[in-house]
Amino acid sequence: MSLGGKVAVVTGAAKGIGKAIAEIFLQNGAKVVLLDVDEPAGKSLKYDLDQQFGEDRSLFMKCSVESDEDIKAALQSTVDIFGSIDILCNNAGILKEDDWEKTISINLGGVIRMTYTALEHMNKRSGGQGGVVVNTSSVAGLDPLLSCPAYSATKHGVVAFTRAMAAASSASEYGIRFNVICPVRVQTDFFSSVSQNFGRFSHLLGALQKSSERALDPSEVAECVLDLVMDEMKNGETVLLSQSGKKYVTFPQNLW
Ligand SMILES: NC(=O)C1=CN([C@@H]2O[C@H](COP(=O)(O)OP(=O)(O)OC[C@H]3O[C@@H](n4cnc5c(N)ncnc54)[C@H](O)[C@@H]3O)[C@@H](O)[C@H]2O)C=CC1
Ligand SMILES: CC/C=C\CC(=O)/C=C/C=C\C=C\C=C\[C@@H](O)[C@@H](O)C/C=C\CCC(=O)O
Repeated sequence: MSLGGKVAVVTGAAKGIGKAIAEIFLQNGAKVVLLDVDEPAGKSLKYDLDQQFGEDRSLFMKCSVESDEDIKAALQSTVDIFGSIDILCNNAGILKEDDWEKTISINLGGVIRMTYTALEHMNKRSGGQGGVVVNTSSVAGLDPLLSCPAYSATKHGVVAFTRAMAAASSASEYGIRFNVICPVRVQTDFFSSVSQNFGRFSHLLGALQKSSERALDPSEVAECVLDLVMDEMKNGETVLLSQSGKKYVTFPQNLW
């Protein structure tokens, strides 16, 4: 898929990995809709992107992935202004073990809410043009981290939801591909403050292995997302992204 003229929606786009995804899409010719709850950071990013790429290439809208109302309004505005939704990156996420219900609501509920509403615009069976969805899970979505059980559960959920949607889309001819990336630690504000967010498991802070390995740069995650968007053969893929590169994860088949 060439990105020229395509329209991408990115959640949690104001900073960190979402910002890097937005930038790489713009560099490759797409129009990008930046969605985030952090309005000052989102507006500031939009200003910077306007200087680099021009005002007509991006939009910022304040949108919480916890709110059906916000999501419906943001996606309708996207279609009204840019004409379509071709790419969706469900990237927004938090880690707050003390507020596990909010962690579930954003990390897993947000992915499901956004996807189902975006499908109303993208699904070929309801008049859309198809496209591709890439979700941000984590290595914790494949191998649970002992210091954050609720976060790990949400990220396992994102992997399962993506794989099931990929299969459902193929079987139902939605014309939409679904893939998921699972990065190890990435150098963002999220990771810098993560040690304060383990709640009742904060005593396990030092128990994780491989702490000496470098954190990834957000741009490395964005490059992986770009590959999954552009390669039309990729559907239902789960990609583990670590310091040694990317690895396509395989799962047991035919268990039921
Ligand atoms: N940084 C890391 O080490 C890793 C992060 N991840 C995942 O990558 C994703 C992005 O993380 P980072 O860029 O590191 O975090 P970040 O904290 O730098 O950026 C996350 C963005 O999401 C936004 N956000 C939070 N709640 C929201 C909501 N309800 N609706 C819309 N936007 C909301 C924030 O305002 C922020 O701009 C998350 O899903 C995270 O779980 C996965 C693996 C490693
Ligand atoms: C613990 C991170 C939780 C979630 C982020 C995520 O989705 C994936 C993280 C992947 C790897 C985590 C590695 C953890 C390494 C250990 O060093 C921890 O003890 C780090 C804890 C806080 C780090 C603060 C910092 O490095 O600045």
